[in-house]
Amino acid sequence: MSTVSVAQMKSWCEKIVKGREAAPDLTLGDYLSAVPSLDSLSDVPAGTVVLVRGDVDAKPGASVGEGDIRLRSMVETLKYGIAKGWKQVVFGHIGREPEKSLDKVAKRLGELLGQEVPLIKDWVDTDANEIKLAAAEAVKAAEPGSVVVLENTRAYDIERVLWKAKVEELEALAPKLAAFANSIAEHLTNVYVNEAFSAGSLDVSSVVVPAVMDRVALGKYAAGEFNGPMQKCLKTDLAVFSGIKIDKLDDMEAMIARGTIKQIFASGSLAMAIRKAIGMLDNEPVCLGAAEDPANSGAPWYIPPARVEQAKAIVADGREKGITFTVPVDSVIEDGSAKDTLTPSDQQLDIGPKSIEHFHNGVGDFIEKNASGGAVAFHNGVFGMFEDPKFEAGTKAWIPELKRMKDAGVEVYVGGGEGGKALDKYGEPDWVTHCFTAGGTVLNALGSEPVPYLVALKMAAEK
Ligand SMILES: Nc1ncnc2c1ncn2[C@@H]1O[C@H](COP(=O)(O)OP(=O)(O)OP(=O)(O)O)[C@@H](O)[C@H]1O
Ligand SMILES: O=C(O)[C@H](O)COP(=O)(O)O
Repeated sequence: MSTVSVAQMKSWCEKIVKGREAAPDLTLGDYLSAVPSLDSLSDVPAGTVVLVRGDVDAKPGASVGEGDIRLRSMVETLKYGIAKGWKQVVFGHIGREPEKSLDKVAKRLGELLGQEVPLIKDWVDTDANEIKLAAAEAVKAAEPGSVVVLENTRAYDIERVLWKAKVEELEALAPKLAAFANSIAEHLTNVYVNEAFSAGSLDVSSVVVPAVMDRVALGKYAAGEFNGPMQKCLKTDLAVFSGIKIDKLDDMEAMIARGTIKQIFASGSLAMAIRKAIGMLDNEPVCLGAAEDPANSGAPWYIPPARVEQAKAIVADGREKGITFTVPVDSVIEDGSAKDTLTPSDQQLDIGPKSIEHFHNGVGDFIEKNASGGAVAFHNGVFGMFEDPKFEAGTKAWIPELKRMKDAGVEVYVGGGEGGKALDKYGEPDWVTHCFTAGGTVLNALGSEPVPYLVALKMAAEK
């Protein structure tokens, strides 16, 4: 059995926390070729306990097929393990709140696998940060070919300690993390599979536990997504960035640097930075309203001056490369009215009718120039606060544009998360070529930072 020392754990976590700084030159392909496939575990004998970091952040509805797409994504891998006679222990998070339970997830997994999937509720001793022996005994007692689920990893503080950790804090965290990982290796197993495509946060179950595993592998679904549709998106011609998270500009920059993008559509709140930048470059000043008032610097929709500067550099560089930028030309504000020009107190919550038409024309232009050549379009995010009917019009009008592109011969890919929810709400699955089950992971894979769990799996494989 492997164990990890406190010093080794500290150094491991440093590499995880520093993310891309640690290996700025590596591409997604470098990670994928370093991470073993599930088939590499074919010699693992029946009866072995195998830990599966699962994509269990799901809301199963009344019947199979409802709200369980992420659970269905795990079935091939779990059936492989069942056929091998492994005792598979699925663990992972649901939502962000510690109180959430995986009880419905375990039940639905049971329905999908055609066998009972028990949930082990209480499995971490939070004083020692170790596996509870009763939980480990329950796993050991399970029959070969069984699947059990451990309760929500985020029920325990240890799962979340790296989320916001600074490198200076790792010295203090390393002993706890080493104790936790070593107790998993000692009492559960040292064989680990990651089949949690969407789990892109610095969760300990995704990025720390592999430090103490002797054998690791990427699950069949996750590997298929990275090696299939993601490869198409790496060569996208049109990238649509929308939503509220302004750090998506970093991903836009990285995607442009890859050299295939011809057109960028930016919408939603984050497009305000690009809109302002274009105004500055073209000497047509644009007011962003409340989004540029430093009094709102704590709001998720605040656009800091540094992001406008970044947007200016992106647009200037993009124009030199011949990339066209399509951005909103009007906004819907708090009272539901549309305005071409914001006043300093207005908050943008959706794009207006003129912008809807502008994006419609932009799609027409893209189709005319590209569709015959089998072009690729990638869409991320939403165009406004679409959960509120007052601010849904932009997103609702956009989703059919995805269908229009696909019908014209464009391959259309949608990053999951909110963009996927909007496709669900306003469209049909076959309106696009492929919709990912993850938002953040897809942007990481395509954008500026590596996927944290791929970093961890690569390090584990190379130990
Ligand atoms: N003006 C706005 N424009 C866009 N989204 C907004 C706006 N105001 C609030 N939001 C909210 O922000 C969320 C979308 O943000 P964003 O797309 O960045 O999230 P996300 O979870 O990262 O999605 P994805 O996973 O698709 O990237 C939605 O809940 C949306 O309602
Ligand atoms: O819903 C998701 O995108 C995944 O479960 C990741 O969730 P997180 O952003 O809370 O880590």
